[in-house]
Amino acid sequence: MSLSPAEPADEITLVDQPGGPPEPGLRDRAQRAKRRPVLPAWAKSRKELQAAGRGVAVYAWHVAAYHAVRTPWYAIRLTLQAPQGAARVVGGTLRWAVDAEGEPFRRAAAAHEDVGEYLKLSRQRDRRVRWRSAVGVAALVGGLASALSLYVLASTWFLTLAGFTVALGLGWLGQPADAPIVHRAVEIPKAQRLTSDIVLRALGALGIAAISQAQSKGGPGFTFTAPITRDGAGWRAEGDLPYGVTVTDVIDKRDKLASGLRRPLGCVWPEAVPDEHTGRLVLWVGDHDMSKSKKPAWPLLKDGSVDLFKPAPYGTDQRGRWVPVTLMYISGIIGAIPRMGKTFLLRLLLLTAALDPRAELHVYDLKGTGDLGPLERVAHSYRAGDDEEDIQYALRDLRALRAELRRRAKVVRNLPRDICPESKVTSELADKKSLGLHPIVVGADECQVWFEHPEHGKEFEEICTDLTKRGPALGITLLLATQRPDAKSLPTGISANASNRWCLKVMGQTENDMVLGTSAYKRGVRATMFAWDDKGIHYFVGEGADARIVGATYIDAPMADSVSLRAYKLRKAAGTLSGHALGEEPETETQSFDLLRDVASVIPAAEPKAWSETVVARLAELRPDVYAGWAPEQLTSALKPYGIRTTQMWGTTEDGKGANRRGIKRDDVLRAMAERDEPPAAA
Ligand SMILES: Nc1ncnc2c1ncn2[C@@H]1O[C@H](COP(=O)(O)OP(=O)(O)OP(=O)(O)O)[C@@H](O)[C@H]1O
Repeated sequence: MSLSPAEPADEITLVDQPGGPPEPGLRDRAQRAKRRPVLPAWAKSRKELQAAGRGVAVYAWHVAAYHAVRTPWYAIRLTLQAPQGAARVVGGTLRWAVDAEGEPFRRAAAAHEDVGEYLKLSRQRDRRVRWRSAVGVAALVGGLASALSLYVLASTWFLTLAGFTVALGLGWLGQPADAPIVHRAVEIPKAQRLTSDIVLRALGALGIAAISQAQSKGGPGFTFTAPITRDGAGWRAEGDLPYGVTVTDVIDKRDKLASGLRRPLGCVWPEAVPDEHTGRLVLWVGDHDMSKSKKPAWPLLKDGSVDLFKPAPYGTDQRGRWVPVTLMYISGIIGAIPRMGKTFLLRLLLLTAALDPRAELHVYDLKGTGDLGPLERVAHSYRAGDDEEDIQYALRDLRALRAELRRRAKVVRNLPRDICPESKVTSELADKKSLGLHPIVVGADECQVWFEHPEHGKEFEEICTDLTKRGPALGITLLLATQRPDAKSLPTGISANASNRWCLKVMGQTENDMVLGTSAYKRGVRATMFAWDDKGIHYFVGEGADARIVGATYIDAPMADSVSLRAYKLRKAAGTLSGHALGEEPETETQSFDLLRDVASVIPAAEPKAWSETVVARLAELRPDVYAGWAPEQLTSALKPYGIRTTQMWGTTEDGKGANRRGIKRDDVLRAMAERDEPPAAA
């Protein structure tokens, strides 16, 4: 027999148990509890404390200097006002003595013919006048006597000082109410305090049905989960939106929210909370528009160097706190629509890299406007433009970098575990010149030019993908910037593997997710919300943190030039200028030939040494497409990085005459090859 739906089942599972399901114990709750920091972030940061202290000192100094300059003027004006002050003191005392303040009440009682009240007030006045007159006369006599004795007994300077003080005091009392003598030295703009009412009003005005419905029924439509607090130069409110409403719904209406809060758009920053449900909103409302507020000067602008393995500041968040970036162990992409500050940001990151004198920079300005020009003097490879010869130059350089990547992989693989426990380049390993593991930073602006190249696009893509994937562990950082972040201009092999992402304003979800990672848009990380004025403001994913809003430090061309000059001096002192900075071109066709092997092959074992001119002639015969036209000096400089030096050596010319000329020893070449392929153990 089948059971009809109306009939109860034999056993019913009670979903909602009486008394509710067991709650997590105290230990569970304590473990999962979100602890608010004991000390606020600014109090824990030495830099922020110093900045705050400096701010207070500058303020105090300004106020003191402002008033000090005006002190003589204050003194003159106060002295001139002293008679008015004296008249006010005498008048006030007399009015007090005759109980002038009771006069209107006595008049009113007389006007209403209220005899009882009038008599009561008159008696009170007589009493007051009696004791006040006595006090007044006593004070007058006492004052005169003291003044007389001071006049006789006190020294002249004391009398002068006392007279001056009394005059100033009377002048102070004599100031007209509408024209005070001492003005404020600073005007402090007052931002409106953020209150729960203002937040609820703004959320209610967004036109989100669930919030409006809740508010029309008398509810708040938003549950605050923490008090509204001061956070940096602004206010922070946190709470839960109604069921079904997500933070992204609010972010989409950021302009309406700003209208509801009656604040400029650049002050209003709604954000999702990582690891929380999608309805948990953090609303940060700044005192000033982020794009217009005065930013602190870049700490590396005037002095200091960088260790690329450690974080270096590059921008500030909405609260005005420095946000650092560590340029090692990463590969990064920068995306934005044109004119939002992408090139400036790339230049800033490359300048940071330049301040580590060990770093070898490969700089490509494929837009060709010279924005990265300040880096030319420190770059190992540099090119501005997208002509065929620029493309060939970059291709040769990238091929060499891929060969370098392989060499490094071998070096790292062969290092003892105690020296290289994590199989990656560290700052200490980068210091050991013999290993050649110094940081390499490659930056390309408008990288789509490479990847869309009809002939070499695929090869660029392959090499850059390889550098993106394997470079970070081997001390090679690739930074690519593009104004068209789509699959063609930023191949997915690269965009998917980049660990750091900087996304300035973009127009749509596809570009947003291309730069910030799949489903970033859905999670509420939307660089589409940035306004046209938000230059340099971007979402930053990196440094082990979720997406953060950061305003990149503004470094214009002259500032960039002075920083690069400093970097140049650091490099010169460290002896690390190389390649383009020394006027050298990258080796040609490193992929298809091996210079050391070629040299070794043209100096046979039976011949322990050979003149350079003989070697270049033989090389030109071996590979005319590569070595044709090489002069002996070119060979000398090409062999120099391998530690091979030419020396004077005796030999015979073609016509059999003996001569002394510069040449190369075969053993030196073989030793360099051995060192390159099997590096010595770290010192
Ligand atoms: N951090 C910043 N703060 C303030 N303004 C900035 C910042 N960065 C850039 N700008 C301003 O934005 C303008 C455009 O910057 P930039 O040339 O870097 O844009 P872009 O995105 O590279 O443009 P394009 O795609 O045309 O090359 C600059 O001229 C500068 O005035």
